[in-house]
Amino acid sequence: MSNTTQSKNTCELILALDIEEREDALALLKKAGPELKWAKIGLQMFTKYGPDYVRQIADLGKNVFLDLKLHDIPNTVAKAIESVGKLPIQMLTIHTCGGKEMMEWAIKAQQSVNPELQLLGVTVLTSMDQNSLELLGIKQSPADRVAHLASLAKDAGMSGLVCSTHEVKTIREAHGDHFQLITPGVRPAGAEAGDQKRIMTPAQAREVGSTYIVVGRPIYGAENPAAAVASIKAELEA
Ligand SMILES: O=C(O)c1cc(=O)[nH]c(=O)n1[C@@H]1O[C@H](COP(=O)(O)O)[C@@H](O)[C@H]1O
Repeated sequence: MSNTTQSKNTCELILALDIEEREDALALLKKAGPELKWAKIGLQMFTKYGPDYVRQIADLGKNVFLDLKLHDIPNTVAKAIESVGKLPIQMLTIHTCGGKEMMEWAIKAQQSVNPELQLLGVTVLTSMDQNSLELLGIKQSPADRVAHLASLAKDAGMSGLVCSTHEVKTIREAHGDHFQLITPGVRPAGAEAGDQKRIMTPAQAREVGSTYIVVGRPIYGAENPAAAVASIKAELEA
């Protein structure tokens, strides 16, 4: 058995800050305390508050995952990475379905601007299932599609992926520890799934071999978000 499937993988929590107001997000991060090491800034807050907000979160001592899911022609993606790569961020997303050439240009830009930055290739969104793929004219199952995109990403030189917890085992079997695997679509037992379709609990995510889990609504929508963070961290460390 590969060591990636043992129950004692380390798996870290990333809090998705998909929150309307910057002040509320900052207050939440302060309440969550130093045991929360990672915050994800996505399209909602980046389009509203921009680069200064990224610096503000980094100044709080958090590692920043900037989730822009870049997907365009290779030159445009590379130029965007040269621009945001100068920010104090540790992770940045691009879409693997932008293709091999786009990923290669993205890596080249990342290497030139910020060699420490972890580029992550988004595979099949966790809000999608077999039916969503069929509507796009894609005949593969989500698992086969993710496996295909993972191999393409590896060929392009990528070392990090965003996928659902359901595909982690297959990716680990095919590629060992090559990829950092970041898995959204994680729900503590009893929490609302919302628009997420391929989900697991934090403990299950760690067990299958996720490197990081991304959790948003079950934390910032909780009555006591700091307690929700503590409870998910405890589940990951049990
Ligand atoms: O790239 C991502 O982070 C991402 C990829 C994916 O396939 N699914 C997905 O939900 N996400 C992000 O993960 C977060 C999940 O938030 P919650 O569903 O509220 O826990 C959101 O910020 C999404 O943008």
